Amino acid sequence: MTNLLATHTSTIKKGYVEVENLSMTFSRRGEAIRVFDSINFNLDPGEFVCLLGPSGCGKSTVLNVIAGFIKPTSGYVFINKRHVDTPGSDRGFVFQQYSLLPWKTTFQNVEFGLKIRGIPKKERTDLVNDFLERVGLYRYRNAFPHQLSGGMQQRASIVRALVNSPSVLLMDEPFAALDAQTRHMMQELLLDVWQELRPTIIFVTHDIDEAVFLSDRILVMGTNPGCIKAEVSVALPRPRHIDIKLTEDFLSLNRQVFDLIREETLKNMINL
Ligand SMILES: Nc1ncnc2c1ncn2[C@@H]1O[C@H](COP(=O)(O)OP(=O)(O)OP(=O)(O)O)[C@@H](O)[C@H]1O
Repeated sequence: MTNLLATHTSTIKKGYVEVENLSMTFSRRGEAIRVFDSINFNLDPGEFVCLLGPSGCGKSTVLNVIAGFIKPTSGYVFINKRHVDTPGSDRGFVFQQYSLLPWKTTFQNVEFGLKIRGIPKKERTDLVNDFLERVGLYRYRNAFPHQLSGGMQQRASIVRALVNSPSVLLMDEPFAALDAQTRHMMQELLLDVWQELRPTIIFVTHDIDEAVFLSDRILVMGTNPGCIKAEVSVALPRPRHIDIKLTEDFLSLNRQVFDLIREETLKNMINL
């Protein structure tokens, strides 16, 4: 790690996340739809937690509430003991859709938040270049998003969020649109960067294999209404390399989570 990134790392205040009694009801064509009810969980500073569950159980909605994009029907979110009810620079967000600004270069996209916060030009240039180098995008700093592959665009989206030193990084199926090979590479890259900077991460995914590979803990969600059905600790050693996916411990955790999800998915299909 370069000195600049090391200094930057030491300034990141890792987020302690508390989610208390969160419930959400949407109105659809005059009918009240209870999406989830009484969701409670905490994340320790620097922890990597995956939110996993069948389609429609409310994973993205929970993440959007933590981001402050929407307000829950009831319940609270606290980050480092501060109540969250609007978006804030203490949280970074990475979406499934590549959300880079198409008219800005890679460099300009990553620089954007720093510029808005009034970070001096020299400081932000050095920082952005360091981050781009770290994820192999320095050569592409002057390219526009349409000139980058999906994996490159997601790398740029991740560093764009991290460069602003968020306490919590919220990731909503960020690798779902990538091919399997690129997805594996991105998972390893994310773990490398997380290991260096250690922001708290909440990562939404459908993919059991991805959740077991990445996280310290998996919160398995149930449906109708959404709830936290089970919590699975992932005590696999770190740093993790893709080969860990072939170990007995990995496969047994995978199976445990698979059984939990299968039950919920079947329940969900019957209720459709
Ligand atoms: N703004 C909204 N208005 C009405 N209903 C909504 C709104 N946002 C989400 N929903 C509904 O809430 C439910 C949960 O949606 P959400 O996207 O959070 O689920 P999810 O678990 O992330 O699903 P997926 O894995 O398919 O992305 C869905 O039935 C969805 O249609």
